Amino acid sequence: MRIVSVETELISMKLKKPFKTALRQVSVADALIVKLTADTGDIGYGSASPTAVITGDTNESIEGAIKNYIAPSVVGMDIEELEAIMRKVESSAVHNTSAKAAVDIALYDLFAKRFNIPLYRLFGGARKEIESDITISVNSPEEMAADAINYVKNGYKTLKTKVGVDGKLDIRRVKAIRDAVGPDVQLRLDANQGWTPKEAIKTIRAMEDQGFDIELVEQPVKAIDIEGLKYITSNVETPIMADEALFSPHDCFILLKERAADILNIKLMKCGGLHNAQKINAMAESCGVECMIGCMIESKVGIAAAAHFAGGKLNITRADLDAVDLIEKEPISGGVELSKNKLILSDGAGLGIKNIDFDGGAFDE
Ligand SMILES: C[C@H](N)C(=O)N[C@@H](CCC(=O)O)C(=O)O
Ligand SMILES: [Mg+2]
Repeated sequence: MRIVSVETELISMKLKKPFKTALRQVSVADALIVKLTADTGDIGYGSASPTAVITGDTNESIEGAIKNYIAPSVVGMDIEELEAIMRKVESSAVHNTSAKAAVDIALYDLFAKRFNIPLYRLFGGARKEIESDITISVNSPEEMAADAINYVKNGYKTLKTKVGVDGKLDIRRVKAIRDAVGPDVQLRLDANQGWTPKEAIKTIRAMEDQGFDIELVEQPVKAIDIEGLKYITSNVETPIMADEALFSPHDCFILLKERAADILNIKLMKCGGLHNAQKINAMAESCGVECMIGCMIESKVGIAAAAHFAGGKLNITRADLDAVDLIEKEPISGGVELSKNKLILSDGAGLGIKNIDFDGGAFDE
C-alpha cells in the first residue's frame, strides 16, 4: 500500500462560546485536514490546529510545512515501512509539531486500515470508552460558576478550570465554582503559564488551606521555567502537571529526571503526533508517572486520534478531550462519538472517520 498523494483542506468551526485562557481568546476552531491517499484507494485522515501562542504554528505555516517539506518525504513510501516513514517525517523539518502531527495521524489511520483494525486496538486495546473533563473559560467568578453548573447538569464529573489571570481573583473564581457544584465534582485547574513561581505557591497553598480539594494544577509557570515548575512541585501538596513545558520526548526526559512535575499532559499538536506520544508515555510509565491526554481547540479528527491513543494505553489515566463538545455544529462524522462526558471509540478500521463536510464539498470514505 503506497502513498500516492497528500491533500489538505482548511475547515473553520464556530465555537458554542468564546474559549478564554491566560494565553488567548478564540471563537472559531480552525483545522487543516490532511488526506493521504494510497494506491489501493484507501485514505488516511489527519488534522492540525493552529495554536500560535503555544506551538508557534499557524494555518499558513502548517500548510507550507506539509506541502513543501513533509508531503514530499512520504509520497511513494509503503505504509508497512511505518518506522522509516516516521524518521522521514521527523527529519523533514525541525519544530512544526502540528504539521507533523497531522501527517503522523493520517499515517497511523492508514497503517491500521492496512491491517483492518481500529487504531485503539493497535495501541494496546485497553478500553473503548474515555471519560473527558470539560473546560471552563476564564471569566468572572459568577459566569464561571454558572458554566460549571451547566456542565455538571450535562453529565461532566470533572471540570478543568482556567485560571492564571491574577492569583487573588483566581482564588475567588475557584471558590465560586466549588460553592456552586459542591464537593462531589472533581476540579482541576490550568493556569496556562500565567503565574510566577512564588504567586503559584501562594495561590495553591491558599486553595489548600480553604479546602477547595483541587485534583491537580496544570502548567502554573512559563514553559521554559523548569526550575520554577520544580520549585512549585516540591512546595505544595496539590499535584502539578506539566503541559506547555512538555513538547518532545527529550522534554519528557528532562521533566522526569528533574522530578519537575507529578503528572504529564501529552498533546499530539505539541509532540508531533502518535509516534512521539507513545515514546513520552512509555518513558513516563517506566518512571511511575501517569499521563493525561490533552487537546488544543481541535477538529474531531485530532480528538479521535488522541482518544484512540488513550484507548490503547493504561498509563493515560486522565483525558482533556473536550474540544469536540465546544464546537457548535460538527462537520465530521465517525471516529469517536460523544455520550455525555464519555468518548466512545469507533470500531471501524483506523480512526473510523466516515465523512468530513467542507463548505464547498466533502471528503468521503
Ligand atoms: C481545549 C483544552 N481543554 C485545553 O484547555 N487545551 C489547552 C489550551 C488549548 C488552546 O488554547 O487551544 C491547554 O492549555 O490545556
Ligand atoms: Mg494546559
